[in-house]
Amino acid sequence: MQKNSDINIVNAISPIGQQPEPSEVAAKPKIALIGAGGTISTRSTQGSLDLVNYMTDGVTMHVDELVQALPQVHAIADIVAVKFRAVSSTSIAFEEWKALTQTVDQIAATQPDVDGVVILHGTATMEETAYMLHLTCKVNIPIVLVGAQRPLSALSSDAPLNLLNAVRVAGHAQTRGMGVLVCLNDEIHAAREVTKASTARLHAFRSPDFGIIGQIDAGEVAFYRQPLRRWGPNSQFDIRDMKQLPRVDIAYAYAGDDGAVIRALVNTGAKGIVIAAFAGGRLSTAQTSACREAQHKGVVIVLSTRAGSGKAMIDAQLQSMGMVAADNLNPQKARILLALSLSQTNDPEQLKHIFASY
Ligand SMILES: NC(=O)CC[C@H](N)C(=O)O
Repeated sequence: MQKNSDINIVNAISPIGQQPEPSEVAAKPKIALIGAGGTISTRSTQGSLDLVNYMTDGVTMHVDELVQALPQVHAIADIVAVKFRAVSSTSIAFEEWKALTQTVDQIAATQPDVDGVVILHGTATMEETAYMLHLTCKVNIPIVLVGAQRPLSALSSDAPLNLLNAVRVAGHAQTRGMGVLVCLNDEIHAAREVTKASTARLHAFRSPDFGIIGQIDAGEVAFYRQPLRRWGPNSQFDIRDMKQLPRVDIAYAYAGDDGAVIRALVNTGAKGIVIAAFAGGRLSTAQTSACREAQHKGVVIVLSTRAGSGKAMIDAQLQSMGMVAADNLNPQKARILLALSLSQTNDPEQLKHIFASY
């Protein structure tokens, strides 16, 4: 896909069709839509049965085009379309996270009447972007990430209703105070817990252990619980002026693991390694030795698990080595929290406190 590096706030798009009554206008929230690419922003050139090739051969739609294709959204909100970078989320990294944070800041500063922000994003790394923004965005307005499993050009695309629902959630009064949210398939997930757990099902996004925090049925948004851990305005992390994050990699444990991946990552220059350890937070003897070598070279080791849910528990031996548990963060989210933390400290006690707080 083409990369468009312009960050450009486009004028509010006028509603198509009949103008609503003034009283309706006053009641409608104003929502900024930031187009960051992914399936939701891509159209196939191979017809309605293409569910795979569109990411390489397809046409990127900017957010204003998408809104033109979804006039129903104007009954729900006044839309401000914001051009960002249309990329596959497999290419999203620190540079995009920083630019997204700055873009959200810019919207909040220049358009104080904007009630919420929706970010259109690929699903592959949506959970990582959501958690990064959750930990670092300082604005008080809701931020909702939305994607799709099937492009707008496909049969039974989930793109239109997902987008409509995300706008509903971003404009809903109760959404303030929930942190960054992810909204697909009529469900609302908290950024800290959500993960993509299926390749192609519409019900791909899940929040293991705790479940969704809300849902949208027949256009009605309903919340049932609220995240408690530290985030956003109350967080110690801020990437707006950072040049880069300390390098943190992930080592996935497997039967017969001889520690080679951990050693290779140390040689690559990792400052921290998150291990997707065996369930419960366990390592092979050879991995433990490789971790000890890594720690002698100053590399911080955080244990998450490959189990898909539950807390990583660290036994006394690994604790005495100064390893830090990722709590119940999955490896890719633990990587984000560790990278942010390492920009401030590599003290195991402080890191333990951070992993217990965020
Ligand atoms: N459904 C999707 O958005 C996944 C495909 C896409 N490559 C992405 O993550 O950006």
